[in-house]
Parts: sequence; structure tokens; C-alpha cells
Amino acid sequence: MTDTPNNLDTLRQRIDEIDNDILRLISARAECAKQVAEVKTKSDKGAVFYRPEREAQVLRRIMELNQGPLNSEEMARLFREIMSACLALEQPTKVAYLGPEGTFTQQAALKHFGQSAVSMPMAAIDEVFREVEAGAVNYGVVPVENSTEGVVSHTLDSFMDSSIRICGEVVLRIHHHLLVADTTLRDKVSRVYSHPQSLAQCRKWLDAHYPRAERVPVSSNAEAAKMIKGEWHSAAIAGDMAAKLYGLEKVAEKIEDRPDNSTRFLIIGSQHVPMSGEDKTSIVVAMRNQPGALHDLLEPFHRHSIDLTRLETRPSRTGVWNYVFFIDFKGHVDEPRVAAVLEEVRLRASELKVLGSYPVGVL
Ligand SMILES: O=C(O)C(=O)C[C@]1(C(=O)O)C=C[C@@H](O)C=C1
Repeated sequence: MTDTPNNLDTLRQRIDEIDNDILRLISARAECAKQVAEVKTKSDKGAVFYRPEREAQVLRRIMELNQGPLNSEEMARLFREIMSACLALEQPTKVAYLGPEGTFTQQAALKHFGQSAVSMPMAAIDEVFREVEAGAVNYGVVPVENSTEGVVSHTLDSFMDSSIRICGEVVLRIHHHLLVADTTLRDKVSRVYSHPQSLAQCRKWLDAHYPRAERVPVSSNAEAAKMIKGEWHSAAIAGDMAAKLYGLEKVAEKIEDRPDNSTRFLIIGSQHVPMSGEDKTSIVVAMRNQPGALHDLLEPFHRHSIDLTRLETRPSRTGVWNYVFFIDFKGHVDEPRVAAVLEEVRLRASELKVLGSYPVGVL
């Protein structure tokens, strides 16, 4: 087919017709969502509009059905936005995240909830927890582990003194860039600002390219991006969102030492999430410090063939118990075999708290 004006006109006409259909269908879907909201409002249990398990099922189904030419992730992203707009029609969703604006946590919040959610930056992880607990926002998004640097201990510690539940997870590929402002003297960079984890994730690259530059840890990479605006000799390490937000240029792209660098974020809220068909559960367990304690704790999981996906040890802050274990595993608390394992663990542990069962991240 040649790109003659006639062919182009015909194709564009066809695209217009398809767009008419898409428009009609999206509107019909939105109408349906409004009716869903009415049903939920009438339920006597108190209306819960956001349903993580249903959203995961919708996205997984679309990915399974998709036959191209768009790839399944791209298609799911489009449906992510349609659902985000439908949910906003039911109820505007307020989401607190670890700010400031432009952080990877904001990017994770938008990836998970879509652009129609109202995202609100908080200065610290415990503030995100407090806002959710106080009901000032519907949900919160906090980082929990990075594939290069490990656990975000602040987040784990915040769960210890809170009744907050985990209702979802989202994994983000993290790409770091070396950023400068238009006033920066590029060949005289003597200082690099970033979050300590980001500095650590780019350690080898910095050693090779800026061995003499001072590495200055700050509270977030968005904060680093903001700071260099007035400093001629400084650069920042941050991601795309921060670069765009503060109008910075990339001197070098994707400078993270490991190409598979990714961060896992948790969605926190107060609801129990039903089974989605592919779920994870997070628990925190306190054990008395005695020989074999960890073996006793893990043995029931092994016996019931439950896959552990993460095990983290934190010192207990109460002083009574020496250690607490944060454990993630595949499965949902409403599954009988998971309930059986948790019952056994409860008998062996001095304390057990289920932080939540939630769908395995789809996007
Ligand atoms: O199925 C529901 O409960 C809906 O509210 C509909 C819908 C959707 O657009 O598909 C919207 C929001 C929910 O989080 C889940 C799904």
C-alpha cells in the first residue's frame, strides 16, 4: 500500500469510525461503573469503591485475551487508565505517597492507581501511614525493597505500631540519570546529590566517571533535583519524573549499576482484600530468641509447600522479644491451607500479625 493522500484519508476515516465505537463503549463502561457505585453505596457494610482484587482480575484477563499488535503490558496500561477514570466517577481516590513530587514513589502510585487518582506528597514514610490511619486519604504508597539495596527498614518498622493493612504491591523498574540544570558548569561538577539508596545503586558508575565528586545524601532524589537549580557545580541523580518536573537535562542516562534495578512498593489502606486468584500474604512474627526458633517458624510453610517470597529480620523495639520476622509468601489468608499454616505459626510464635493478603502486582 502506498502512502497516497487517498489511502491516508480512507485509513483516517476508518480510525474515526473506530474511535466512535471506542468512545461509545468507554461511555457505556463508565455508566456501568456508576451503577456499581450505587450498588456499593446501598450495601450495609459501608461502601468500599476501590477493589484491588477485581482490578487485578480485569487487567490479567485483558493481558490474556490480547492478541496484538499492541503488547499486553501496553494494552493493560490503557485499561488501567480506563478503570482509573471509572473509579474516579464512583469516588475520587486520594493517595498519599512518599514525596516530594517527582519521586519514584509518585511514579509507582500513578502506575498502580492511574492518572485519575489524586496523589498527595508526604514528607516521610510515617506521615503516609498516619494520613491513611487518620482517614485523611484513602490509600498510601511506600517503598519496601529494592533489588540492589535491599529493604526499606522505615516502612517495615512503621507496620509494627500500626493497624494499617497491605492491599496491593507494585514493582517499578528504576532508571537513574545524572541530571544538571541549564546553569550547571558540566565539566566542573564537584558534588552529586541524591537519596542514599540511589547513590548506592550508582556507586560503580560514580567511581568510574566522577571519582572525586562529593556524594551528598539528601531525603529524596526529587529533593536532589530541586537543590541543584541554584548550584553551578552540582549534579543530581534522579529519575525521569524529577527531570521533567524541574526542567533538568540528562548528562548520562540509566547509570544504575544493575540493569534489572527495581523497587517494590506497597499500597497501604484499611480494607481486607478478597482473593484475586494470584495473591501474596505478608505477616510479621515475633519469636522468642531460642535455638531453632527460625526453623520452627519456617517448617510449616515448607510442609504445606507454600512459597516464601521474602524473609526479613528486624530487631524488636519492645525489648521483650529479640527479633521480629517479616515474611511474604504466595497465597491468601482465605485459602484453607494458608489458614492452617498460620494457625500452626500462631502456636509457635509469641506474636503474629497478618499485614494483609493482596493481588500479586500485575503491571
Ligand atoms: O467492579 C467494581 O467493583 C468496580 O467498581 C468497577 C471497576 C472497573 O472500572 O472495572 C472500578 C473500580 C474498582 O476498583 C474495580 C473495578
